[in-house]
Amino acid sequence: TTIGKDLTQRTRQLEDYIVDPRSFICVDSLLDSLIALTYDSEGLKKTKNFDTFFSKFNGPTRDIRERRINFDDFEPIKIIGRGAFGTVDLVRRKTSGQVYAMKTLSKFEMLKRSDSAFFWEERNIMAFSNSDWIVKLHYAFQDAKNLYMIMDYMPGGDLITLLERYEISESSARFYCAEVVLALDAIHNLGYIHRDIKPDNMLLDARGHLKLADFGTCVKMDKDGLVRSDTAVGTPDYISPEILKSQSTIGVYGREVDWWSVGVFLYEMLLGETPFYAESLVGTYHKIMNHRENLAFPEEIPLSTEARSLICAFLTDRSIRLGKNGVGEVKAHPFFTNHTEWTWETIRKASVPIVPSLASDEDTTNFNEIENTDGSPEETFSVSKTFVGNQLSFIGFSFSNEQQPFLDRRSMSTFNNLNNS
Ligand SMILES: CN(C)[C@H]1CCc2nc(NC(=O)c3cccc([C@H]4CCCN4C(=O)Nc4cccc(C#N)c4)c3)sc2C1
Repeated sequence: TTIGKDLTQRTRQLEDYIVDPRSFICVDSLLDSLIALTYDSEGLKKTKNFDTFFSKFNGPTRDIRERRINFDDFEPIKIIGRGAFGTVDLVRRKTSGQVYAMKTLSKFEMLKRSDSAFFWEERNIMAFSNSDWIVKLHYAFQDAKNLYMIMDYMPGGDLITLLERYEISESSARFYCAEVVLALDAIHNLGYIHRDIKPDNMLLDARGHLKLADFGTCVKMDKDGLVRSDTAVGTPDYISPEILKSQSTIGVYGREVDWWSVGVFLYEMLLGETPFYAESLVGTYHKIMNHRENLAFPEEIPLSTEARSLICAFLTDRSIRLGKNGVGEVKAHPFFTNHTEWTWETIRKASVPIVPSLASDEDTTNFNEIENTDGSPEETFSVSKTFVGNQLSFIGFSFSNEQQPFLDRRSMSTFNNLNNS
């Protein structure tokens, strides 16, 4: 507590919070708050309190918006992906010429479906993981309508597109599966379960090495490594039986749900389709719930005993699923140990199965074409008569890893104090 602490120390503690990018009262969060208030009070000019606030702060917050990194700093080049609440576009930063992937999430869609909390894990994992296996977040910013994430562009494209275009040999499958195992271990070591591991979320950089992207379904494990959740997440084909069950009851599960999805991914790479594919959603659910009877291997496709053994070790009941006792037992499986091309420590420097062919830094040929929406007019917030606080859920989202200016000035001041002391 601050009892008895003198004001200088209390001010120093406050400064520490304000310059820490992980703190909810960091500079970016405080600036978000003022801007959110001006957005939310814009429609309330009839009410004196809001009118006074708006007329006082609209100018200053416009100055803030213009000086922070924002949408106009980037030139859109091409849409490269689409998700439930928005798109990902290849963009180029005007000042540096550097290309990035920019994800746009619609605030209106999120508020309409009261689904405006999932993006925090994605933002924090990509901003702070500092891992080669995870797509890096360079900036996050927002305006009245959208959230924006400026991330690494991955010109090698996603593995779904790669699987559509190439036959995958067992040694190539071993390489990609191994890189997924290491990427997943990085996520688990950060304390998260991914819950939607699938080739759509596996992207290749310019050298052909893998990174995970799209962390909207990630959830923090509790102290005993478990998650209690009733929301069924994930894509049917890759979803584990225990998550399916959690739809009806409050499910309790651990990181082993992700190892199940790795089994589905490995099966798909080697056998050309997912193991529990069915025409209908409910058909797939049924096959997954009865996976003991439904897991089959087409006779005509050659498959090594090690590959088959690893797939069966993942696509089994969670109580005996490989990976339950940690990533070590996955790495030690014969499918990974009987070869010489790479070691677990050197794989990210090893040669890759497919080197992406890139004509320029804005080459998007390794992504499938995305049809533009029919230009359906974007729905927007109705101007409300009362303060509904639409913007409150998004305060603290903005992030810039160039927080330095504030830090430097502060540490410089400390430095000067030291000098004068
Ligand atoms: C139901 N609730 C609880 C939530 C569960 C989780 C969740 N995730 C969402 N997510 C989205 O709405 C969304 C928007 C754009 C792209 C993408 C992905 C899917 C297609 C590609 N993509 C993606 O993130 N690509 C990406 C990412 C990073 C770098 C590069 C590159 N190069 C590309 C997802 S909406 C939503 C609802």
